[in-house]
Amino acid sequence: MARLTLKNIGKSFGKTEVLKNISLDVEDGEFLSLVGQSGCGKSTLLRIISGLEAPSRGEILIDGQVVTEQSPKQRNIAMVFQDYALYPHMSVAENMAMPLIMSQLPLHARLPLVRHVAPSARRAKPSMATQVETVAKQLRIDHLLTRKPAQLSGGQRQRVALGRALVRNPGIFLMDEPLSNLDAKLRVEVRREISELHHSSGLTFVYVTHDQTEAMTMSDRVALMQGGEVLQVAAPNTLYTNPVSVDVARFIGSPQINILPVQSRLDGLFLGDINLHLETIGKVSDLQLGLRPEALSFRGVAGLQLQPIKPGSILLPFQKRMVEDLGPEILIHGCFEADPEIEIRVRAQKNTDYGKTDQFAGTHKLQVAIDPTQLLLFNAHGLRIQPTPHMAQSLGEVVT
Ligand SMILES: Nc1ncnc2c1ncn2[C@@H]1O[C@H](COP(=O)(O)OP(=O)(O)OP(=O)(O)O)[C@@H](O)[C@H]1O
Repeated sequence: MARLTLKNIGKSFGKTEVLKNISLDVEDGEFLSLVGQSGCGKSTLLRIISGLEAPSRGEILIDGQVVTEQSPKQRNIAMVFQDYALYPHMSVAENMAMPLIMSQLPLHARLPLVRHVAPSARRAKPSMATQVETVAKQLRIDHLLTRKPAQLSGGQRQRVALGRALVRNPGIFLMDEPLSNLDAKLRVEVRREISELHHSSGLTFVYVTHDQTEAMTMSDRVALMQGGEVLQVAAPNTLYTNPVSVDVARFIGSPQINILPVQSRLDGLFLGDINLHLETIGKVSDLQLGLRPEALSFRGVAGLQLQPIKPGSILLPFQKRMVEDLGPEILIHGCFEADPEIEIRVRAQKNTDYGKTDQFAGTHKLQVAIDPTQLLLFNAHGLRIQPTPHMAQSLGEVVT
C-alpha cells in the first residue's frame, strides 16, 4: 500500500502542452479514477505516475518520498494496459511469473534455457510457483495456468494481465482502460472483480477510463480531466450532485444534463419571458441553468410513476417530440415552450399502467414540474453559482 502525491505536474510534447499543472493526492488504499474524453491526457498522466514517461515539470511522491527520477521498478508500481500485453508463446503461469523472474533473478538466469538449470533460478522456482498459484486462485484462473493466451477468452486474458501485475505485490496498481476490449456483459463482470480485488488487496488503485459508468461505480473518488487539466476531484455522488462547472455537469450523468440559457434580472431568474422565481445574484446577467433529467417530472400523465410535486416547484409547458422506452423507465425528448431551440430530456419511471394505453399518443403538450432544490446554476463562464430557492407567493406557475 502506498500514498501517491502529484505536485504541479506538467507535460509538453514539443510545443504541445498536454498536461497543465496537475496536483493530486491519492490516499493509501484509495481507488481513484482519471476520467475524461479521448485526448485529455489521462494515459500520459498514468505513464508519468508509472515512470514510463518523465514529466516536463513537477514532482511525484510515494509515501512522501520524491520518486520523479526513479525507474518504474524502483517505484514498486504495477500497470495493466488495455491490450493485456501477454507473451503469446508462454503459458499463463509463465506470463504471471515473468515479473518475479525479472525482479528476483540475476540477468544471466532470466534466459529461457538457463532458467531451468541455473542454481539461482532453481532455488527461486518453488516460491515463485507458490506466489503465482496464490494470485491465480484469488483471480479464479488457477485452472488455466498451463494454457497459452490464444487459448483464453478476453475476460480470462484480462485476469491473467491483472494477475501478472499483482504477483509482484506492488504498492500502487495502475490500470489504463483495462476493460475496453471486453464486451458489455463481461465488462460488468470484470468491473465487479476489479472492485473486489481492490477491497481484498487494500492496494492504492489509479484507474484510467473514458467511461463514466466505470469510474462512478468502482471509485472512491473520480478526477475529471479536460484539456490536460483536472476540473474536479470528488466522490462520484458529489461530482453528480455538486459539479463545480458546466463541463463537469455535462460529462457526468447519462442521459446528459439539460443546460438552458437563462437571464438573471433584478426581479428573478428568467427562462425566456418566464420568471422561474429564484433569487439569483441580484443583477442583470446571462447565466446557464442545469437540470438533470430526473429533476423534472410530468403532471397528470397516465402510466408514469408521478413523484409528489414539491411545494415551490415551477410548472412549465413542455412540447413532447420523442419517447424512448428504456425498460423500467422512459426518456422523453422535447422542449420547453419558452425555449423551443433547446432539447430537453426528462426521465420518468413507469408504473404498472404503462403500456395499457399509448399514454403519449397525441399528447404533445405536457406540463413539467421543476424541483427548485435540484437546479444547478452556472455563470456565463460555466462556473457554478449557488441560487437561493425562493417561493413566489402570487403567481400561478408555482406549486404552493
Ligand atoms: N509521445 C507523444 N508525442 C506527442 N504527442 C503525444 C504523445 N503521447 C500523447 N500525445 C498527445 O497528448 C495528448 C493526450 O494523450 P493521452 O493519450 O494522454 O490522452 P487520453 O486522455 O489518454 O486519450 P485516450 O482516452 O484516447 O487514450 C493527445 O493529444 C496525444 O495526441
